[in-house]
Order: sequence, then C-alpha cells, then structure tokens
Amino acid sequence: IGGNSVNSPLYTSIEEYEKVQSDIHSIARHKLTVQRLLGKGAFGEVYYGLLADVAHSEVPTPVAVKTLPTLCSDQTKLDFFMEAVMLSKLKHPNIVKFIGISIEGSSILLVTELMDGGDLRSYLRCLRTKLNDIATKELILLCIDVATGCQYLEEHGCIHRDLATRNCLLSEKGSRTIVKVGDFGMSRLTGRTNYYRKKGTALVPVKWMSPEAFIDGVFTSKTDVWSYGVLLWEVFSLGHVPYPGKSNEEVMQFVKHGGRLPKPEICTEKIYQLMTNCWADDSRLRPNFTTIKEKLTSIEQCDNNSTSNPYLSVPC
Ligand SMILES: C[C@@H](Oc1cc(-c2cccc(S(C)(=O)=O)c2)cnc1N)c1cc(F)ccc1N1NC=CN1
Repeated sequence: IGGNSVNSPLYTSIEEYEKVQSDIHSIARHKLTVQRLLGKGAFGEVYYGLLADVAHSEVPTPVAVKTLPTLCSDQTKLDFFMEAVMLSKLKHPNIVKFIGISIEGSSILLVTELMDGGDLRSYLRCLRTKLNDIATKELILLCIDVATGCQYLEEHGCIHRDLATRNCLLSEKGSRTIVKVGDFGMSRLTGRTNYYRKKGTALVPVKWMSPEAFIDGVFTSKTDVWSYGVLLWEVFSLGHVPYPGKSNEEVMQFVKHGGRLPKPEICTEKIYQLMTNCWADDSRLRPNFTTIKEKLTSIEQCDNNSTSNPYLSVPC
C-alpha cells in the first residue's frame, strides 16, 4: 500500500504536509474518548469512540477512530495524512463523513462518523443466515448507493483503488439502510493526467483489480469500475470471496486469459450482464459510474413493475 503517484501533488515531507494540515479540522484530544476496538484496518487499529460537544450538543457523538501505530515509517504516516486530506475534501451522502484529525505527540488519530451498521461484507454474510430472503431489489439499492458515491469520486478525480464490500459501511438509521464508501486507505487524487502509476508490489487486492492495474500498475476511474463489478458479484453472492480456491497468481493468469467470475445463483441475467461490462479487457469499453447507476436504477424499477404493477410502461 502506498507508492508514489506520478502526477499528484504529493507532500514530500511531513513538515511540508503539516503546513497544509492546518486546513484540516483538528480535534482537541480531551474531547475524544476512545472506547472499544472495532477491528484492524490496513494501517492500525480502529476504535469506537465518543466525541464531546459536536455542534454544541450536550450528548457526545459516536465516532470511528482510526489510529496509526506509534512505531511506523514516515511513508505510512504520509499515506495516513493523504487519506485524511482526501477524506476532508469529499463531502457526499454516500461517502463516510470526515470529522477531523487529532495529533498529540507521536499519536495521530483520524476521526470519522460512525456507521452503526458496520461493514457491507459482514452485513451480507449475516443475511445468508437470516431466513428472510432479502429481495433482489434491496440488494440493488445497496449497490446504487455505492455507485452514487463512486460517481462523485469519479467526478472529483479521486481514484479509490480498493473498492470492495469490506470497504463500504452501512447505517440503519430509521427505515432506510444507506451504504457509504468508508475506507480510503489506498485512494489517490489524480494529477494532470487521470491515472495513477503504482510502484513496488505492496499488498494489493488482486481479486478486485483490472488487468491494466495488476499488470502495469495503472489506475484510473475505469479500474475502479472493474472493482465495482467485483463488488456487485460480492453483493449478489452475499459476501463470498471472489474466485474461491484460486490464489492471487492463479487469478491473474485466469483473468489475463479472459476468465471471469461466474453468475452468482441469485443474480439476474441483466445484473450479471452489467458486471461483465465492468470487466471488459479494454477499459474504454467499461461503463462509467453514471451509466452503472442508470442501468441499476432501471433494472430495479423493472423488478418493481414486474412484481407490483405489470401495466406500468417502463421498457424492460
Ligand atoms: C475505518 C472503519 O470505520 C468505521 C467502522 C465502523 C464499524 C465497523 C465494524 C463494526 C462496527 S459496529 C456496528 O460494531 O459499531 C462499526 C463504523 N464506522 C466507521 N467509520 C472502517 C471503514 C470501512 F469502510 C470498513 C471497515 C472499517 N473497519 N475498520 C476496522 C473495523 N471496521
């Protein structure tokens, strides 16, 4: 994880970065109460926390607190700052809300809104055990939320580089479950050209990557579209790991020679068609997130009509 992008304004030093840091909201440590461990992120641990007097409210606000191990390389610290800078610029209903950063001595905390439904992959795996067979419509709505967040990222020149259900979060406030893109540990802003060349062979999510990404290390919003296709497959297989039984090396060989994920059992032909469009060898032939969102919305409406009112004239 990490590596230097070719054309984006990368901060060459922590000092230089700290000049910029001033325009990121910094949180006084005494306002933050770190409580239980939620799990391990790519860098460090993530905790459930409480933040006092947000918006002058009496009640403390639940937050997620991402920590960096105190002993870590400057590059890791820089990547962590990059994630904070990235998140602080992104404001969208389907992107997890950044609250601020808290630096005290050598400890650095990244604070975001807490999504009370947890991560999307765990949610899908729980659905398997629940008897209520979640309707295809519900699954499509989850995917539309993610596509909407990704459309915003695409429009703002932000390449996520690690789109997967494990990096999405749910909140179940009220009746509507909403999904947000929730972890930006590998995201990068594109520079003048809209691609990002990765150096080194750090830990990379091969099973979610397009051929041009795992062969040439080239990342564009169209590589995010490929990953989104794998995310669709994860959703309609209720949280299975893609290419079960295959190693990363076997997956690269398989995909390079045209192999693709099979249609999950509960997935309709139309949705599978959309997934396979996201996995076109030639990235120019893949849809963008606006198209993906439109296609999912029309499929969902079609499903709606066919079940509720067959006479509604929506071309299906
Ligand atoms: C960084 C972390 O952020 C969060 C985790 C949870 C969250 C994650 C799991 C469970 C619960 S909960 C429902 O028990 O409060 C809340 C809720 N809100 C967050 N903002 C995260 C963001 C993601 F997009 C995906 C996974 C995680 N992590 N990292 C470590 C564990 N999850």
